[in-house]
Amino acid sequence: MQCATMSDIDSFKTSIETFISERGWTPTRFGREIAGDPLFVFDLREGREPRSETRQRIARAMQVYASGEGGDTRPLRIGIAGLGTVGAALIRILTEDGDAIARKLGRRLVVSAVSARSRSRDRGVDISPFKWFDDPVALARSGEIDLYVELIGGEDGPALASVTAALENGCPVVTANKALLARHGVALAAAAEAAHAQLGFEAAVAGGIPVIKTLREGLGSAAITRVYGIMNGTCNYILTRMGNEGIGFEECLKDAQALGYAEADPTFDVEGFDTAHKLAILASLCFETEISADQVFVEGISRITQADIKVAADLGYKIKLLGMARKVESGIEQRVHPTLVRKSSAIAGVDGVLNAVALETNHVQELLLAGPGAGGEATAASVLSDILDIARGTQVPPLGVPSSELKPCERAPMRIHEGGYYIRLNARDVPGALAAIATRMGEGNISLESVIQRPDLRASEPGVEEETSRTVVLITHETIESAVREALERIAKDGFIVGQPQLIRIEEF
Ligand SMILES: NC(=O)C1=CN([C@@H]2O[C@H](COP(=O)(O)OP(=O)(O)OC[C@H]3O[C@@H](n4cnc5c(N)ncnc54)[C@H](O)[C@@H]3O)[C@@H](O)[C@H]2O)C=CC1
Ligand SMILES: N[C@@H](CC=O)C(=O)O
Repeated sequence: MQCATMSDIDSFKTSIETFISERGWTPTRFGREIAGDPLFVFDLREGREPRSETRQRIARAMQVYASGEGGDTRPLRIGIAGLGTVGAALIRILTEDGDAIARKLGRRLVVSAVSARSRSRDRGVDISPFKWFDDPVALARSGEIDLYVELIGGEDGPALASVTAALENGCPVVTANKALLARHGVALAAAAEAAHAQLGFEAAVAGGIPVIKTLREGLGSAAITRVYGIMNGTCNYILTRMGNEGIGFEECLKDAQALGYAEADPTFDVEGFDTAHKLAILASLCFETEISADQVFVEGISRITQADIKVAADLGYKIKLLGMARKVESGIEQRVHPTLVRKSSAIAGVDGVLNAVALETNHVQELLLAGPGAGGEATAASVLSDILDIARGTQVPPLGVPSSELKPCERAPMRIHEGGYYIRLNARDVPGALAAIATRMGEGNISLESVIQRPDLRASEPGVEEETSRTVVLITHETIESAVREALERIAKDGFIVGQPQLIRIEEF
């Protein structure tokens, strides 16, 4: 450990006295705006020696203030609503990293008020120093904070009311709430612009991956041609464990919930809506269009069985829930569905709770960002990155361009989508069944890359007791979605199959 010499402390004191007298400040003002503690100068005069990191931070804050480069140096008072997985992790990080953050930033981040449903619940963090609000709207409107952080969740209700109240009050907002943004993002961006208040939502898409900042600020004028990726940690965790360990869907989901990955209502995760919310936000930033989550074609992973995962693996594929958006002639194609990807592709290597977002652009070709997509700490780290930007005074339109410039999002119909398909059917074990299936495919001009027959794979699924059929898996060459759907309808009418066919799209990356 290095000890401070008298001359270190003396020169530190002298620099503070000079700073104060040059500006005609009081010691209290210096304490409040530069040191983050109104009594700092008095304590120093009484001989309380600050630690070397504290001296470095204050010296940096004086330098930043004097140069005018950092604008405000007063402590930033933060109000946090929602103290669950993400809120509690944020308080932990702000407490543990407070000095390091202040040194980087030249000002302190101070949690001054909080709101949640229960005041007494044990969250592993001490919330007693913070002012308590039962009502997040009252906290957002209080005028006692410089930044409102919404970590409640839900597309309407207290999340929407409190974020709206904060922005109306000119108070900047940070939120991790993709459901809220997918539905009200354009209106909230407009409200933020009108109030000259920032709206940060880095944590809303792909947890700890800085994809919003990359799109909004990092890529400059590059035009994005396609965005795709794994955007839900819960689904990726479930599919990975089902594949690696042969565990059932329900058990994997329970573990994802226990780890804090899943939404309060996990249907949002497993039915693909959470990915659709995130994709719609990304598509808006990529293509300068309004956020249109209800234009996204959505299929979740709840119908994916061990049989699909095993057959796909035998054929050299993994199943991933992907979100994909691109501009096509008829509008913006936005789709979320389970997808077969080659085991050798980069996206197939993204396992567990990891997410990955690929951006295809005209200038930098393809960029692949990967990292933890869910969980308290990773998400809170993204919330913190927005807080730091706001504390530095960074000004950007929330959706990359002023909200008045966003164009309507025209939906490209899924029936004209072209690609390869994995089709799993349970064909009756009778002569002519396979030939009838092949005929219907031929009639639809669907060319088959491979046909595999297995004993009834459903026999291993819960609820299927007797072996009544044989499993047939067809892999098609590139074909049009409407042709595949029509062929499947005809096959069902022919009466040669039992149960619902399984259809999974294939993507080559
Ligand atoms: N958990 C994760 O990995 C990630 C979560 N998010 C988003 O972050 C937000 C928070 O997620 P979690 O922390 O996981 O949720 P959570 O369910 O663990 O916590 C929600 C918190 O909100 C509080 N709350 C609920 N209703 C309230 C009300 N009326 N007034 C005040 N407080 C209220 C609850 O008491 C709880 O403290 C959600 O929007 C979620 O989608 C985003 C990325 C990752
Ligand atoms: N439930 C979400 C949380 C992060 O957005 C997920 O699993 O990805």
